[in-house]
Amino acid sequence: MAKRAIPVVLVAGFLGAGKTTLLNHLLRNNRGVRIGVIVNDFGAVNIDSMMVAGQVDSMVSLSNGCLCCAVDVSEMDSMLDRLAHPRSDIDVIVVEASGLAEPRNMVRLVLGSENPRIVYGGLVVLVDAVEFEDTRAANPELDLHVRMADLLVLNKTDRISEPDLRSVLARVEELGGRSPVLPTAHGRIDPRLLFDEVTRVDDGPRQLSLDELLTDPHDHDCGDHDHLHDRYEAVTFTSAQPMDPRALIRLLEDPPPGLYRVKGFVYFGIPGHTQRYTLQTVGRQIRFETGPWGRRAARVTELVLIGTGLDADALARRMDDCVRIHESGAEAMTGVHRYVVEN
Ligand SMILES: Nc1nc2c(ncn2[C@@H]2O[C@H](COP(=O)(O)OP(=O)(O)OP(=O)(O)O)[C@@H](O)[C@H]2O)c(=O)[nH]1
Repeated sequence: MAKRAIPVVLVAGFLGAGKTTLLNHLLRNNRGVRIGVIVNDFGAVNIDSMMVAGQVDSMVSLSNGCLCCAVDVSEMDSMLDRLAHPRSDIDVIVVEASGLAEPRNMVRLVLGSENPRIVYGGLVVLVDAVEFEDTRAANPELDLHVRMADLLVLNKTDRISEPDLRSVLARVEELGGRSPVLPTAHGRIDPRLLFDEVTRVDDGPRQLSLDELLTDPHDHDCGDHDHLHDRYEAVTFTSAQPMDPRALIRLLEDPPPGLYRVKGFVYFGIPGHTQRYTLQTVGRQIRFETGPWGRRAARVTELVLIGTGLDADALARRMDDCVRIHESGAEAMTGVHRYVVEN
């Protein structure tokens, strides 16, 4: 079976916004997901408590499957290739940009990569809630970075008063357009927003893994196990009726505010195009792959739509409007085929 492409998530943000803090949070709360990491500076990444199995050049291989490399952006391409080599057991790659990096170049590099084993996983831009107004006054390019983001993380909310938080949140939402904005402290976002959990074959009873032991206690000490879930919503859509390709593409190209990811299968049922269309979107990036339906799989559309601040009812109505009412010919598939990636 062909291996799934590895999403590459880019984490950017001005100096000190909390990128390394967020990365360490993801590593500690990886839920079994093997994260390959590309950073500019080894020092700050919390790998000391993980077992270092070996070191080759600037790459460290960890027993739990994480790999960390110290690179500058110009080396990123070859580092991605190394992390995504055919025998790699990495599930997701997270790149921490330096505080002064230009995210546009990194996005281009990932989107333009010829490596079929990687796929763009989104640009996350961290914003320091306390410093944002001063920093953007001195560094106007910051506004551009915020505009480019697929997901904005408004960090350090523990250090700001409620009225100031409201005002900086409004500013970031205004600059970010429709991109979801996630207020947080210490970069503690739910990793499931960025990447999927993986199911691995379990080989019987075992001791707690190092990953589980390292899981950030802060995520469990408030007595409310669902508190992380509150910050994002997932809307599930299922339809046994075929979908209207044009209507679906319109929704994906003009998504409702706050929508960050869409994933699942689509059935268009148009003669010549009845195969299974696997859909993955991150921010504005849309990607379809075609493939056969399993032998017993029902021809149905099943999508999960994930974001923050979503109006779930309005989104469900928009999805209902994408169900095909009229017969369509193959020409209706043109919009979809612009986003089909050969696999
Ligand atoms: N109070 C508070 N401190 C934070 C938060 N997030 C990060 N910090 C602290 O802010 C400082 C900078 O955080 P880093 O994660 O190193 O920031 P960075 O973006 O990686 O910084 P550079 O690599 O210099 O660009 C550290 O001392 C963190 O402990 C937060 O939400 N609240």
